[in-house]
Amino acid sequence: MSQLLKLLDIKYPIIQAGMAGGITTPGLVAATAEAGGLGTIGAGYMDAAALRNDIIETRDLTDRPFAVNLFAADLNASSSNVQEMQKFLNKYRKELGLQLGSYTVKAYDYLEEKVSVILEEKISIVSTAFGVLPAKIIGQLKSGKVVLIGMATSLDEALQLEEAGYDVIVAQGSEAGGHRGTFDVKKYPDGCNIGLHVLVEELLENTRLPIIAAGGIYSKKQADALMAMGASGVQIGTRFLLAREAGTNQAYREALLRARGEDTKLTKVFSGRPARAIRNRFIDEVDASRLETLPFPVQNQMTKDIRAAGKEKVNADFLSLWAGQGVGSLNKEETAEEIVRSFAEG
Ligand SMILES: Cc1cc2nc3c(=O)[nH]c(=O)nc-3n(C[C@H](O)[C@H](O)[C@H](O)COP(=O)(O)O)c2cc1C
Repeated sequence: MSQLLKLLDIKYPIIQAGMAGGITTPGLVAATAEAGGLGTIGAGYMDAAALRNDIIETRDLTDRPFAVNLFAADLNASSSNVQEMQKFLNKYRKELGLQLGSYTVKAYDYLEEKVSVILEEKISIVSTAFGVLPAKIIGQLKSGKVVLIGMATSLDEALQLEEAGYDVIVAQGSEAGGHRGTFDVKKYPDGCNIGLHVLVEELLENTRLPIIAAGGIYSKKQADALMAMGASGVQIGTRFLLAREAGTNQAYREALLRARGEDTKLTKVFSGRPARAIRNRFIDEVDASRLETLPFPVQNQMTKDIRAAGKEKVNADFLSLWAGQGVGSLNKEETAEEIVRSFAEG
């Protein structure tokens, strides 16, 4: 554990997960860092200018180090077979008063530009999801003395990260909220779904790097148990969604407070990649239609206007309510400092 604290220059081994999509505001990242944890900017969907802006705003609020989270995946997938899904989604567009079929192909992949920003702004920690960064980029980040944290959902993925030169591994258990970090979703269409304790034990036995446990962790009791097993730290996503500083919208907050642990399920209906979310009308109806979802990020782009309308109309029926299995134990909004302190001090 102390090796991890030294490597990341933090007081407590509590990592606020990088959560793409407007959740990780500069206020959240800075408050987590100020409280002694590691705040993370979820930059997966950002372009370079947006990332630079968030880094500058976060630095205005804290002198402590913080991380930037990137997607190490091919984000340029396209699909020619969109008509059937488009027709199905149009019935929601009609209901929500949206323009029909407004889907356009857009690449999110600004990886090289974002890495330039990270190096220029002297960010000291980068975490990644969905794969291993290209060797050239790993070389650039290493030359800039950046600590690399990679997320794994299996031993094979952890070994790939270790071999590529990553410094720390996040073991993402099947309990985790949001997308499965699984690298090869063609081979594992529902993602690798190994329970957190089994995965942590397997990685501790077979890799040399510090392991951070992630997935369904809500209390100090759980964090302490994982650290007693040998984990060096914990990464928390869902509990930070109810942090007052987070960008979580109102309908999402209400759904998190209402949900029980058994209400989450793995779904591809929002983005085309398996992710754990609170069940809602959209998930149930797309599932019932038996339509094949399109590959990430095509499905993600196709549902974007519908999710945005859900947010605007404060209607959780149409939102991707990413959440981990322990969501049922959340019953209040807190500050990021209170969250970090509850893990550090009980
Ligand atoms: C809303 C949400 C968005 C997420 N986005 C990302 C992301 O952009 N990058 C990433 O590495 N992990 C992301 N995750 C997964 C987290 O890294 C972590 O594995 C997960 O939150 C841990 O489980 P918990 O939510 O039960 O605490 C996200 C999780 C949530 C809940």
